[in-house]
Amino acid sequence: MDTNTNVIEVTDLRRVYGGGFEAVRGISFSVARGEVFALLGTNGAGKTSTVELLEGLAPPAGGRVRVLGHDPYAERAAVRPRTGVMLQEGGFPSELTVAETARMWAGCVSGARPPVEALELVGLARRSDVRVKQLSGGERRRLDLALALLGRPEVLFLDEPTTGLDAEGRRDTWELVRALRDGGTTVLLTTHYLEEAEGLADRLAILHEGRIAVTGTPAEVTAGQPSRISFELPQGYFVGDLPPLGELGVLSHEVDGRVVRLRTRELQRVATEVLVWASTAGVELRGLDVRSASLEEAFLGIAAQEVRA
Ligand SMILES: Nc1ncnc2c1ncn2[C@@H]1O[C@H](COP(=O)(O)OP(=O)(O)OP(=O)(O)O)[C@@H](O)[C@H]1O
Repeated sequence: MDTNTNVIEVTDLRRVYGGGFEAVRGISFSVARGEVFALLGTNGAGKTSTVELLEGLAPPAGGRVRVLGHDPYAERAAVRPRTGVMLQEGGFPSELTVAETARMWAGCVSGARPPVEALELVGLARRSDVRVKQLSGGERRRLDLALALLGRPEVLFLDEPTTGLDAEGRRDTWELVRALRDGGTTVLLTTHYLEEAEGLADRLAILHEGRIAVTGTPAEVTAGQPSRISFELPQGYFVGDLPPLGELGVLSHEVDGRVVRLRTRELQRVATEVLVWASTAGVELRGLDVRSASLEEAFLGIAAQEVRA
């Protein structure tokens, strides 16, 4: 039975590799039906290790995973037909054409959608007669995705779905994921592209060294972060000539040659004061750059902990 609204439930999950290395160190999260959930993290943070446990490719060393109410490893037969998996490396026979690969795969899936429909969804139909070995890296990722969609999955696991895709291919994939989500598919994806998570995910978690460092909606995760303003000081001016930064609500500042960088939670006020100052002084602030708090800021803050450690 899966009357649960949570399609994925992960509780205190652990993964330990041979040799004793603990890659996933007690993480918990849930994903509701029809949600897109993104796992972010630095290289080696444990994203793939986690997704493989959700896909039932290995048993956890501790904790619990449930997908559609079942243990994906012990009850693989109940879970696998209802999920679609796009691995980081698909590894198809390279002599087959795109269409042959999709047909072969469809033969292994009960209730599969017509192969040509899956290829159309990912924009590969016009490349049907091309051999897999002749596809570009981005086209292979699209083929991976087409195969994951063949079984009309209720849950889709996408491990770095847009790595190797050009900007257009990435946008097409985002559109497709949104359309699938709107049709009720639950999507769990890993990505290195922060704008992908920001634009696509309903909720996300940033993993760091096997643990969840922060989780929430993109807005919640960025809310705690400061905004940034940077500009070049005009010739003959020094940072001490600016209005008193502390009184303006500047959290910290750094000066790099002539470039000044400010961090603040009061973006509008600080930007206004700096511009009024420049206008009054009759100077131009070259390279002026004003940025709202972003996921990038949150991510860099978490990654920096590693450097400090
Ligand atoms: N088969 C394995 N045996 C031992 N250690 C492994 C194995 N697979 C992964 N690891 C280690 O586990 C940690 C997490 O790896 P994982 O691939 O899950 O990270 P990731 O977040 O997906 O990284 P990336 O962003 O680089 O894909 C890394 O330190 C990695 O070296």
